[in-house]
Amino acid sequence: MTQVVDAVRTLSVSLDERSYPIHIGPGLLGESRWLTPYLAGRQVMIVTNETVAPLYLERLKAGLSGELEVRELVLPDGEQYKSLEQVSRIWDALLEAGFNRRCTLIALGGGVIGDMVGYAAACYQRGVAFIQVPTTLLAQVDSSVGGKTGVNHPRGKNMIGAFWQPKAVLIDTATLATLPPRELSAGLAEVIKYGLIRDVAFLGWLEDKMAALRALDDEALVVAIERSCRLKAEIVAEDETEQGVRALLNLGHTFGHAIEAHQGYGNWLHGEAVGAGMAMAAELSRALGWLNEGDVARVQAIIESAGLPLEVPDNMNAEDFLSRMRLDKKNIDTRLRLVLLKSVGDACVFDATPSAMLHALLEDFPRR
Ligand SMILES: NC(=O)c1ccc[n+]([C@@H]2O[C@H](COP(=O)([O-])OP(=O)(O)OC[C@H]3O[C@@H](n4cnc5c(N)ncnc54)[C@H](O)[C@@H]3O)[C@@H](O)[C@H]2O)c1
Ligand SMILES: O=C(O)C(=O)C[C@@H](O)[C@H](O)[C@H](O)COP(=O)(O)O
Ligand SMILES: [Zn+2]
Repeated sequence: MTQVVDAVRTLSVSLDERSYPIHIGPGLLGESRWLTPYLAGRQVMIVTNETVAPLYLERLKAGLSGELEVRELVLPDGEQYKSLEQVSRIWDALLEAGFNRRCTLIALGGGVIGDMVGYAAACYQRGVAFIQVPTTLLAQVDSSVGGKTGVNHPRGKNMIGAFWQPKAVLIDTATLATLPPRELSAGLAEVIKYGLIRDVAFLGWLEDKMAALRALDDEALVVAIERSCRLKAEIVAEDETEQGVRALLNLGHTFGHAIEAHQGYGNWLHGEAVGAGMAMAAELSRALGWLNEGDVARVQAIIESAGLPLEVPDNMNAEDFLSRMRLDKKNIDTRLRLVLLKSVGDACVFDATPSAMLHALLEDFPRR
C-alpha cells in the first residue's frame, strides 16, 4: 500500500519491530518531517563522500531540526573505497565525537556509502540506528532497501557484512538531476532485474519508457523507483536474510561480481557488471531449454537500451570467472548456485555445479 502526502509517496518494509518507511518524492531532503522522526537521540553523524557533499550535504543539514549535535564525515568517492579501512574511519569519528548507543548515522550518497554506513552502524557499540538517504538511481531502487550492508574484500564483493535494517529510507528523486548518465544506466540494470525476476508487466512498461527514464522524466522515474522499491520490500519482508526467495535478487550478480572483482573495483560499475551478468544468465537459461531465442533477444534488447554492456571483458577466461564464482555467497559446499530464468518474469535458483554447459558459456560468451 502506498500512502501519498504532499506528493511524497510512502511504502513500508514490513519486518515486525524492524519495519520502516520508504519516503519517495522530489525535494524531501530539506524537510525536517521526513527525517527528524527517525533519529534515535540528539547525536547525529552524516556520512557522505567528496562528490555528494558539495551537492547535497547542506540541504540535508537544513532538514535536521531540534537540539541536535550534528557531525559530518566526508569519505573518498569510489567502489575501491568500499573497504574496512573506510568503515574504520567512521568508527574513529564516532568515538572521537563521544557518540553513544543513542546516536544515528545518516548515509548520504550511493550504494557504496549506504553499504558502508549500514555496516558501521551494525557494529558500532553492537548496533546503532541509521537512515538511508540514497542519491543514485541504483541506491534508490535497490541498495538502500533491505538491510544488506558491508564492504568488499580484494577476493570478492561484499564478503564482509551484516544484515542491519535502516530506520527509514528517504528518496529525494530531485537528486538524480546531477547523476552522470553512466551512473543512471547502472541503476537501470537493477530496475530491469525486478522485471526479469518477478514482474513481466513492469518489464513491458520499462520497454516503453526506457527513453523517458534515460531523459530523467520525473514521472517515469517516480513510477520506476516506487515499483522497484515495492518489489524489493515484498521480497525482503518474505525472506530478510536470504534463506530462499531473496536469492532471486542476485540475478546476474554471480557473473557480475566476478567481473567487478577481477577488473579491479570501480572499473566496471556494479550495474554494468550486473547488466552483462543478466545477459549471461539469459543465455544459460536458453541453453537449458527454458528461454527461446526470442526471449533472449528481448532480454538483450532491454539491457542494451539502458546503455549497458552485453559483452564481458576480454581479459577474463572461463577459469577467471569460475575461481571468483566459487567464492559466491549463495554456494552450498562446493556446489555453484546461479539465478536463472525459467521464463521472462520468472527466476529460479539453479544448482550449476561446474558443467560443460556453464564452461562453454563462460568460454564462448561475447567479449569486448
Ligand atoms: N546493499 C544492497 O542491497 C545493494 C544493492 C545493490 C548494490 N549494492 C552496492 O552498491 C554499490 C553501487 O552503488 P552505486 O551505483 O550507487 O555507486 P556509488 O555509490 O559509487 O555511486 C556512484 C557515483 O555517483 C556519485 N553520486 C552519488 N549521488 C550522486 C548525485 N546525486 N549526483 C552526482 N553524483 C552522484 C557517487 O559519488 C559515485 O561517484 C556497489 O558497491 C554494490 O555492491 C548494494
Ligand atoms: O538485496 C539483495 O538481496 C540483493 O541481492 C541486491 C543486489 O542488487 C545487491 O547487489 C547485493 O548487494 C548483492 O548481495 P550479495 O549478497 O550477493 O553480496
Ligand atoms: Zn546489485
